[in-house]
Amino acid sequence: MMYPIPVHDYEYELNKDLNFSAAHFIPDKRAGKCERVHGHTYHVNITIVGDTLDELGFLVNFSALKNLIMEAFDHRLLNEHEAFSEIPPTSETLAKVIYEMVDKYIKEEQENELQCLQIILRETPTSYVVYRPKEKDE
Ligand SMILES: Nc1nc2c(c(=O)[nH]1)N=C([C@H](O)[C@H](O)COP(=O)(O)OP(=O)(O)OP(=O)(O)O)CN2
Ligand SMILES: [Zn+2]
Repeated sequence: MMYPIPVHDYEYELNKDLNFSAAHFIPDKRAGKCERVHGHTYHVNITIVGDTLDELGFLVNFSALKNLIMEAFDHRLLNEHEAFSEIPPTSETLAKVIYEMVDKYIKEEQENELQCLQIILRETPTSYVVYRPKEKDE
């Protein structure tokens, strides 16, 4: 599945697609039917870039990224996850939470300089969100 990718000049660009099944609800009458607990098969695309590979020849192991997200969200009620104790689990907030998890992982577990450029989060066949972090001032 091809997605819009931001322009960059890194030597390597890694994309990991994964999907997980989870339930959620948006605790607000204005959300209509989505105020009721319901489920989705969420499709995620993670884009990571870098100029140097690790000692295995990876930017980062695809399966490490998959395990990180599956462990946190697969077959769970998203509203119970600590990341959503103050905010509702919408496509937008979930995309940002996944970015923050990936960003933390690549900074703490990988020694090669990596950057997560974007997360795409598809909640239904007709709706998806792209989350791109703002450039951090060095
Ligand atoms: N901006 C957002 N709007 C909505 C979100 C969201 O996360 N961000 N979420 C929902 C519900 O979770 C709903 O289950 C998914 O919405 P939607 O794509 O509208 O669902 P449908 O499949 O019914 O949409 P169709 O237009 O019929 O394909 C609602 N809004
Ligand atoms: Zn929903």
